Amino acid sequence: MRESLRITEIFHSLQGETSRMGLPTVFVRLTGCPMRCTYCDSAYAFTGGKTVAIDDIMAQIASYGCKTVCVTGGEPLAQKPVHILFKRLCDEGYSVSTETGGGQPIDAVDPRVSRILDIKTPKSGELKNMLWANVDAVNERDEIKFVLVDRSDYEWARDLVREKQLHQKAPVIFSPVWESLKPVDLAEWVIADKLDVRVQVQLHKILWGEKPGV
Ligand SMILES: C[S@@+](CC[C@H](N)C(=O)[O-])C[C@H]1O[C@@H](n2cnc3c(N)ncnc32)[C@H](O)[C@@H]1O
Ligand SMILES: Nc1nc2[nH]cc(C(=O)O)c2c(=O)[nH]1
Ligand code: SF4
Ligand SMILES: [Mg+2]
Repeated sequence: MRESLRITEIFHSLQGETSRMGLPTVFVRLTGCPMRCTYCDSAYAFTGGKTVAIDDIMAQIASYGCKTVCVTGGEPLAQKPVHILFKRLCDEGYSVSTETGGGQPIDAVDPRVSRILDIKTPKSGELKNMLWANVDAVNERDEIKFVLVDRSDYEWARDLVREKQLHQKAPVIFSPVWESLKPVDLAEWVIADKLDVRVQVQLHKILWGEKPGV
């Protein structure tokens, strides 16, 4: 049987998040997610989508002539054949990252892939489904990301970074929930608290607004 994945969209844009921000990137958005974060900007990927053979996904990615790929969702690690896609992409010389919500084990991911691990906050509504073993599995190639709704989420994340010295394990990102937490407030809190984290605002939404396909 030909291996396939349920896919919501494949598109070519600029990476809008993480240390790869600004790099032309092909995005593969997998359908379905077991979580329901209060702020999710990709809820259109919860259902629907199309079943696409991994050979056809590879061909579509290749058509863009871009060697940087981000596998996201939905929750990419909720579909087992994603590991075949990771291997094929890495074997063919793509530079691959994946965005995960932290509720699925990350240790099965091909070690050549940069894993962007969200730690879900209290205000996300999904802290209960966080798999804490994932935090021990990260390395310097990965990034740990907190998406913050408000000041209380910020203080919770700040205290966790300090307590577990997360910035020693991997680069840490603090990102405001779009149109919820003001980026300038987050910036000033991080400076005042002398935190060793990167503040990032979603570049693609500044460029194109909030919509699918960018
Ligand atoms: C849509 S999720 C898909 C991958 C995976 N389910 C996850 O949560 O990491 C990709 C990234 O977008 C972030 N995100 C989702 N909605 C957002 C919003 N409204 N503002 C800022 N970041 C958001 C998530 O926290 C995650 O870091
Ligand atoms: N341009 C752009 N960059 C992104 N980085 C992570 C994204 C995601 O939805 O996971 C994303 C996205 O949806 N668009
Ligand atoms: S885990 Fe990711 S895709 Fe799922 S609801 Fe949360 S932000 Fe959205
Ligand atoms: Mg997005």
